[in-house]
Amino acid sequence: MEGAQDHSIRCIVKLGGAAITRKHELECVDEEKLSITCRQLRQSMSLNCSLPVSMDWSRDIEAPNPPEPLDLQGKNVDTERFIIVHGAGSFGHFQASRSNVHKGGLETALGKAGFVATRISVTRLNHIIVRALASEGIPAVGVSPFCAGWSTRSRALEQHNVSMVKEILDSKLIPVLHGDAVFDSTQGCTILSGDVVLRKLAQDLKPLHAVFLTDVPGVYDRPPSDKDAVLLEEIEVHRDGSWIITRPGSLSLKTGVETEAAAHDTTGGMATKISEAAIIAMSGVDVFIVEAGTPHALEAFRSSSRYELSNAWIGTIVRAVS
Ligand SMILES: Nc1ncnc2c1ncn2[C@@H]1O[C@H](COP(=O)(O)OP(=O)(O)OP(=O)(O)O)[C@@H](O)[C@H]1O
Ligand SMILES: C=C(C)CCOP(=O)(O)O
Repeated sequence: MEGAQDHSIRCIVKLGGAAITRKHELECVDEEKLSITCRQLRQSMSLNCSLPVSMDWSRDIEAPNPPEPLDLQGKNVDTERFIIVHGAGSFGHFQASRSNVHKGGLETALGKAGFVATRISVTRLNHIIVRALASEGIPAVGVSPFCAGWSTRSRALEQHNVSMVKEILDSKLIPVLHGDAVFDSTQGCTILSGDVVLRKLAQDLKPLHAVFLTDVPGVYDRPPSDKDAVLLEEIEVHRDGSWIITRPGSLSLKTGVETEAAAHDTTGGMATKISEAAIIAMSGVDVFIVEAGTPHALEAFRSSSRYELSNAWIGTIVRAVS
């Protein structure tokens, strides 16, 4: 039943496009960040301590002979229930912004081509991420929101398919969704951010916590390129959706932050992340925004509530008023 309290889901993680790709270089994966992140996810969700069993039996350009399926007798490949969502980074945003897919235009040749090119690019990244997770022994399966029937109305989420994600989890597999180009009932098409997909899943499935991985240590009071930017340690969200900074004390009670996004970012960058994180927190789920590939990311995966984080943890906590 959708909307039910289901604490058997440990965590929903967003692999930010800025974290796992080089966002300013067309279709370029940050291999090192992706590999560390997949290893940290395996360490956090694995229910057994033995070495990982690769589930990627595909042929590779570097290793042309596909690996032999291993003898899996007696091996445990079960994991805790995690959901993974990823952003597009340098896969998808370039194509979408060149043709304004986020603003519609599916009836024009450029709009149609942009929609197709965006989906080719972002589903390519999904394939790369699913393979990287599978080679760590995580039973990952790709789920494209467009194909699963997710759509918007005036760019706000209208249709979703949370039940399909539940079914995948019930089969002890790990769903890997992503931001996508989708149909929009008023403007034809748009870009649905992975941040919004994560928010909807968190609202309906109520994981113990949610983690946004990105390429900076957390949310700052202004773009981190400004040398005076201060990292926000904790944001408190009120019942009406308004929020205030509670830590550090020097910024306490301040209610806004300055953000900026790359010119080709079609989904609003850090500003979207903060507002979606606030909605998740309002539904009672703690949100941690943290830098990918760091020990703080691993700690965030493993800590089901903010009380489990150590004093040395670096990142931003977004939580409901207590
Ligand atoms: N106030 C701010 N605090 C933190 N980061 C900020 C702020 N303003 C701008 N940024 C920028 O936001 C970027 C991260 O947001 P972005 O939406 O690109 O992340 P992502 O979710 O990892 O990527 P994607 O949307 O492709 O999935 C950082 O690179 C940072 O420079
Ligand atoms: C550009 C596309 C296809 C998806 C954007 O998702 P996001 O990077 O999570 O905002």
